[in-house]
Amino acid sequence: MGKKVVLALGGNAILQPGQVGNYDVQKGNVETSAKSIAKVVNEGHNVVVVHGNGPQVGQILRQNELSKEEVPEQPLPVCSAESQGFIGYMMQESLKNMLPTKQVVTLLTMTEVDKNDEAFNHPTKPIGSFYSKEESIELEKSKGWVMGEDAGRGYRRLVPSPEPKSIVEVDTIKTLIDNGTLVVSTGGGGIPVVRDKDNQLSGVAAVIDKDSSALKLSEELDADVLMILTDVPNVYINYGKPNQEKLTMLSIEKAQQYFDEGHFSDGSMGPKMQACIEFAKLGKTAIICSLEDAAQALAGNAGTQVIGK
Ligand SMILES: Nc1ncnc2c1ncn2[C@@H]1O[C@H](COP(=O)(O)OP(=O)(O)O)[C@@H](O)[C@H]1O
Ligand SMILES: NC(=O)OP(=O)(O)O
Repeated sequence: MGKKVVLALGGNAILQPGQVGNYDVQKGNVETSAKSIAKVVNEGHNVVVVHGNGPQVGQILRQNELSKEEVPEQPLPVCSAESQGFIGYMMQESLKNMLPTKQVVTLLTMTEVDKNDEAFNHPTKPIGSFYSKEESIELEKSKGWVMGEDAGRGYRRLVPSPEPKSIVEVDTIKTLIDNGTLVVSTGGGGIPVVRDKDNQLSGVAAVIDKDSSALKLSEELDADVLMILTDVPNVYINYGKPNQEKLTMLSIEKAQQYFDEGHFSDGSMGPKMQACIEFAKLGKTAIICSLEDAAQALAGNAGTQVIGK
């Protein structure tokens, strides 16, 4: 029987560190990702694709800044919406070409956050290009950007990343997948919006972590599986050390123990494992695997699975 699967795609699926980001490169990466997604769909599963947008939203913001003498700059939530359209279009075109009989749509999605979320005072989410330490110090001085190191890969601009409270368009997503549509949604974690006392929504300057939003969406959709695709085939303990050990099946308790022991780095594997543990607490299965292994992992034959029952 087909499962309802929320499939979160890592940044590498669209743009890898070191790649500049011209359209052909990004489209090529998206085509590779779409092949794996199409395999899962062809196995009969109902799929919702969530993707990251860190590199793209940062570049859109920078484009705005560079051309502001001629064309007015747009705020960050608008840049997030643009990144959803940009990446969604690439996904939608690739997936439609591979699955011509399937309805494929990209849904512009807003994610509600709390305007009092502490994260607004402590930017942690890396976006845009990578810089050297010297460049990053200069950018902090000249532009007032908050900069930080990103998982040992260089320095990037940091923006606030509040926790997702709810996915505003979840009912529409439900209707679409119940009708067999392949949906690309909640891109870049969703456009962050806050609700005022009169129930009105408005965009805020932040970028939500897509793994956290994928978890929220999985909960709200009552998905069977949360699947996080990244650039490693498994999660490991003692990662990168001589005594590195591959993890295949984990109980919630074991996953939490390894988490508490610090085996999963902040800002990379940490939030992914956290999302998996939370999802497994619902009595379901969450998977982390490489892009290529998606279909196999769903059949229980690859990746790292956190089992909730
Ligand atoms: N314990 C671990 N097991 C596997 N990978 C880990 C671990 N800790 C950190 N990582 C790193 O996490 C990276 C994936 O996270 P990230 O780069 O944020 O992915 P994405 O951009 O795909 O969301 C891997 O490339 C790996 O370097
Ligand atoms: N929004 C988000 O989490 O993007 P990345 O996965 O590209 O960092």
